[in-house]
Amino acid sequence: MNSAGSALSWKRWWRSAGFAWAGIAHSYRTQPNFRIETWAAVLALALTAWLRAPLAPIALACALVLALELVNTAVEAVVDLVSPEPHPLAGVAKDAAAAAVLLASLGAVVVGLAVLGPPLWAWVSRL
Ligand SMILES: Nc1ncnc2c1ncn2[C@@H]1O[C@H](COP(=O)(O)OP(=O)(O)OP(=O)(O)O)[C@@H](O)[C@H]1O
Repeated sequence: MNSAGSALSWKRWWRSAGFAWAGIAHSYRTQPNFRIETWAAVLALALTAWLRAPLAPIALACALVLALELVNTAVEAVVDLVSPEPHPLAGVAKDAAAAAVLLASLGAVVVGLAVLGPPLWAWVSRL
């Protein structure tokens, strides 16, 4: 690829990143659950660093929950747009998207307990 072409794809990448950031900022502003999950992730990552526990499973679990909450927000927005009146299929779409977040959150709690539980317990035992 020539330099003009690569400059253009960087510009496109930055533009897409800007749209993605707008999606994150909108969810953070409008979705209380997304705010709670964001701060829970910050806490889990800080605890992971402090305990020197493995970062990858915690980072992956946090990313999965936050990503699915963003998808849930997207599903809610599309459903409200195309089906402002109650419809059984609209309900199915919203319920399934919410269930995906719930399932990921339960998995993240299990991962958190399995990875952070033993070093946290060892630290508490030393007190
Ligand atoms: N257009 C609709 N048709 C049928 N059922 C709906 C519709 N909109 C919402 N529901 C039902 O109400 C539930 C709650 O919907 P709502 O849009 O309030 O989402 P929520 O989970 O409260 O999201 P949030 O609080 O993040 O906005 C849905 O899970 C679904 O069961």
